[in-house]
Amino acid sequence: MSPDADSPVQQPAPDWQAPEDVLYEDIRYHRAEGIARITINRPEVRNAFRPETIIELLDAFHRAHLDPEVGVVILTGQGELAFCSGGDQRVRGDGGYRDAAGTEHLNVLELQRRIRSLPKPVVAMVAGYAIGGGHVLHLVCDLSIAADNARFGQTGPKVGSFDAGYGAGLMARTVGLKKAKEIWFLCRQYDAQEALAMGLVNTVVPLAELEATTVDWCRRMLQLSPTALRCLKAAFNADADGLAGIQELAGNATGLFYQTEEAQEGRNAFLEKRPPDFSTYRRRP
Ligand SMILES: CC(C)(COP(=O)(O)OP(=O)(O)OC[C@H]1O[C@@H](n2cnc3c(N)ncnc32)[C@H](O)[C@@H]1OP(=O)(O)O)[C@@H](O)C(=O)NCCC(=O)NCCSC(=O)c1cc(O)c2ccccc2c1O
Repeated sequence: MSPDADSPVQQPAPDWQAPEDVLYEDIRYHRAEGIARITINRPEVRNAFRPETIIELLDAFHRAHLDPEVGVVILTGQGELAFCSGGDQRVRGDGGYRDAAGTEHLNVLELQRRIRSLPKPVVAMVAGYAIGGGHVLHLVCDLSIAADNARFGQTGPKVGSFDAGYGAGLMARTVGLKKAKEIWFLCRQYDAQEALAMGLVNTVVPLAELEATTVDWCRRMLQLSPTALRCLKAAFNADADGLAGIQELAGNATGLFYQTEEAQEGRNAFLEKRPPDFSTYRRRP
């Protein structure tokens, strides 16, 4: 496919398939053409998440991470009314969100880290509300594509909550410190055009074109070097993620080094019980 040949709506829609061995209750998992599409499927509560939703999302992202056929991941919400409305307040206990066994979690924080450390681009496809913890979820995705009906905002201080991790720090890096403070201190909602103007989303499209545009962006990324995208993602995250970010970037360097004869000489020498011979490998300027 030539990237600029056709507008996205003219391209055929992907033939989404749900793998038969994947059984989730709160989410849906589909694959097509190297794209994994993960959908929060709780439209009756505007796709609010409970601990079990997050456990399924963690599993789905891990699945997409390990699948060599998958190069890009889409995160979205079921229906046109919401991407995600954050933590399900009905199961909020006194120390976190209660699962069926009564254990209280803030496990969305683990999901945020998983999305950032996934070595493939993750695209948030946002229709309707991205609010509270759901707003932070789109924020931690690499790209956000918004439908023209999308609405964004934080509600924490209104409902007795706050996300002082990525929710505050990454927000400030994304939209600037003053705007980030406004978002949290006023708990306003912003429409898609306002979100675009402050750099919170990459583009805004008519709702009817949301999926076609998102798939088009994914197809374009799938044509590019996966290693380059992987290293760039780690590089963009490295400073904000401290040593964990440097670890991610450094892991990519180690992975690439392992693919060289020089590294393999070290392994082979050990297995062959002889001293390694690195003399043929140049010290490059
Ligand atoms: C999202 C809305 C703006 C949508 O408004 P709208 O008018 O379209 O729809 P309704 O309000 O009538 O909602 C329909 C239906 O859904 C229920 N619902 C919506 N959101 C939630 C929710 N988050 N939890 C439970 N239920 C929800 C709603 O009650 C209606 O049900 P009915 O039975 O009455 O029909 C609006 O709904 C809204 O503002 N929702 C709440 C948004 C919110 O405050 N979210 C929580 C923020 S806190 C958070 O998400 C959070 C989670 C974490 O895990 C954290 C972890 C660590 C740190 C911080 C965290 C954190 O802040």
